Amino acid sequence: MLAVVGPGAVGGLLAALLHRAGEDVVAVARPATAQRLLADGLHVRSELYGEWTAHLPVATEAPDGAAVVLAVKAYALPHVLPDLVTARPAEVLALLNGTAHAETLRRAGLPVAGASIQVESMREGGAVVHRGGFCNLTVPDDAASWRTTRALEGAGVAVRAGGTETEVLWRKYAFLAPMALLTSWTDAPIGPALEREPALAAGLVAEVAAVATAEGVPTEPAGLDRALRRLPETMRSSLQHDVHAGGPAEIEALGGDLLRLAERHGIDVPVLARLVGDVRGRLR
Ligand SMILES: NC(=O)C1=CN([C@@H]2O[C@H](COP(=O)(O)OP(=O)(O)OC[C@H]3O[C@@H](n4cnc5c(N)ncnc54)[C@H](OP(=O)(O)O)[C@@H]3O)[C@@H](O)[C@H]2O)C=CC1
Ligand SMILES: CC(C)(CO)C(=O)C(=O)O
Repeated sequence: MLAVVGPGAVGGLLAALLHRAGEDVVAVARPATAQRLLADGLHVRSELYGEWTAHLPVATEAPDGAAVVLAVKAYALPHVLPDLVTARPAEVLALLNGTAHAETLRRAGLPVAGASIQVESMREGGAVVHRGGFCNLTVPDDAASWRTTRALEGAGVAVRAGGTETEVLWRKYAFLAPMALLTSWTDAPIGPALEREPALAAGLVAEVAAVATAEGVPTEPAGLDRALRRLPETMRSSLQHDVHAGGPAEIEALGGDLLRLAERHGIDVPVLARLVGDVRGRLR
């Protein structure tokens, strides 16, 4: 059986797609969300997949031996970890942004693959709203034939294998961290943020590229800069959304962890330290 732990913006979309594709899937949610999903179903509005309500099985604990798609926010990981360990899952395909979670899950004895998902999904008024017309999943090569991977592909997600887990996670992280930190710090979409703070943006991509490279994924600042400038100008990040709302937010996964890695590698990161410090301050 498949289980989607954390049926929020990303997990909810994937759980509904898996259910619509005829998979034996359960949404594993906290009690209030579980009750709501049982009563109303999981309503999805997607530019890519259409609009429907999935009346899928719901539980508050992962079933024993399930193949798990994990889609909680990074700050929720300590809360769901004990239950996940108890469930002895066959596999855990982790879709969280960041890099540190994969090691945390592995240290807990879980058979994990850290994957990255490119999607723009939000929970709005009880529904999952998926914008942008894309839903791309990159998994490590050794998870390409996993049950979860194949089921998601069969359900309509664009899946590709992208090398080692470190490469898969860092390729997204090196680009997402500057994007998320700049938009959150300026509280502006990426276009205006880059225009307003060119020096900060340049410093930030240089620092993040240096940390990514030290972690074994050679990364050029110019490549990160180009990737940021190719984004739609109006694009915002989920970190920005959560910081704007006063938290909780994934600032440790998207900034704090980078600071810790920079320190470990002896890399000077004044811009990163300033942005992370300011954003942490707003969340206190
Ligand atoms: N949204 C997006 O477009 C993208 C998000 N991501 C990443 O995917 C991951 C999931 O993000 P997203 O789907 O947006 O997050 P959401 O907040 O929308 O969903 C998280 C889900 O985890 C559940 N959860 C379980 N336990 C806890 C707990 N103890 N505390 C808080 N939540 C808990 C939430 O429960 P409840 O329903 O009770 O709140 C919710 O169902 C993040 O790492 C994010 O960075 C990656 C790409 C794009
Ligand atoms: C930038 C985006 C929407 C890309 O998938 C994302 O992952 C996030 O904001 O957390």
